[in-house]
Amino acid sequence: MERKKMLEVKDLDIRFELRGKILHAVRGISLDLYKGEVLAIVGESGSGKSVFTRSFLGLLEKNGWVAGGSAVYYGGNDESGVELTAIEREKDWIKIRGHEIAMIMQDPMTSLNPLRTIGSQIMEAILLHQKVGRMDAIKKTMEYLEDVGIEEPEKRFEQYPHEFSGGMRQRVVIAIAIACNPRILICDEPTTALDVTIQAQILDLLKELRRKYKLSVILITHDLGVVANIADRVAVMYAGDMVEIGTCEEIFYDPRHPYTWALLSSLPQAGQKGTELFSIPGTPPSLFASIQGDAFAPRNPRALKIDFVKCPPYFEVSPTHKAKTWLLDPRAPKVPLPPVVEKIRKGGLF
Ligand SMILES: Nc1ncnc2c1ncn2[C@@H]1O[C@H](COP(=O)(O)OP(=O)(O)OP(=O)(O)O)[C@@H](O)[C@H]1O
Repeated sequence: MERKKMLEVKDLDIRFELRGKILHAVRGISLDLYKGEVLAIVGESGSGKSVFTRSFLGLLEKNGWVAGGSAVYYGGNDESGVELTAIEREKDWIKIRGHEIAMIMQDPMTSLNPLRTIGSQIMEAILLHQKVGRMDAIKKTMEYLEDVGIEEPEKRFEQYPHEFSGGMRQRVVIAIAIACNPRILICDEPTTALDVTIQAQILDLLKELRRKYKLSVILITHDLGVVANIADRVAVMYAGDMVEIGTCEEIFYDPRHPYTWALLSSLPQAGQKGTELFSIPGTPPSLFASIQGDAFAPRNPRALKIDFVKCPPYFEVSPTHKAKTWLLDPRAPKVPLPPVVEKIRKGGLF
């Protein structure tokens, strides 16, 4: 069955002006999002994950702009799609933001009003985005609270954000996002501020809501470990570029880009007993300068000569899997897979 495309991004290029200099944050990324899937975007801090996705909501800061490419949203009533990069007026963004594409941030407090009860905040979203009256909105608020796993909704309705724990606040934020009735939910590091058991619960909740509301989810995280149980596909970003994309199985069991190997090797589960946790040596390149060759080459112990000279194209590994590395060129020397991949294949990591 043909999957419905919700978002089609082509060669997206995003820049910022900072003290008279240009920072090239997103360097020509193309990717599609399909109905009902969870697409994880992973990469170190600064790789451009947030900037890339915030551009779908018109939320780039004032010194940033889309310098090229396109992002077409196909989830709305208009079959021919909406070119998001062409939207200029705030009044047009309001039609998209929340209602078509909603976003959940890392810190729930930034999205909640501390002076209003959580019930009234969820209700406000319902009244704004759904054609229902007050009584129905109250009923629906209770349902959403139950949907996100908040017990005793009647009591919780009247409480303020400070009366909730961090995990419960994130559940409220998710309820508000769902109440806007979006087609796409972008979750930007939704569990980073939470402890590990709560993280797992929030991820389970997102999985459940994706099914119930037929949402397409973009999950942004710097932690590949988080995506193993929830993502259908994984895109790996490095220095403003997408270096590899594949199904979750392909990225974990058959990763091809040395940066993906490094990310996998730095998972806490990958550490051997008694050895230090592996951290990727070096730092990402400056995004102010133009990048020659493969941006990861200076940090890649297996880099080839050509990596420092010419940017690799994408090489297709399967119809769903491609990676931007010269190692996939038929002329490249065969390099052994890192031990972490062997370990994952033997079932020793998850
Ligand atoms: N308003 C801005 N002005 C200048 N540079 C910016 C601005 N916003 C983001 N950047 C830069 O764009 C690059 C990408 O940032 P982005 O926040 O998307 O990274 P990220 O991968 O989401 O990292 P993190 O996980 O830390 O949020 C970084 O180098 C960042 O410093």
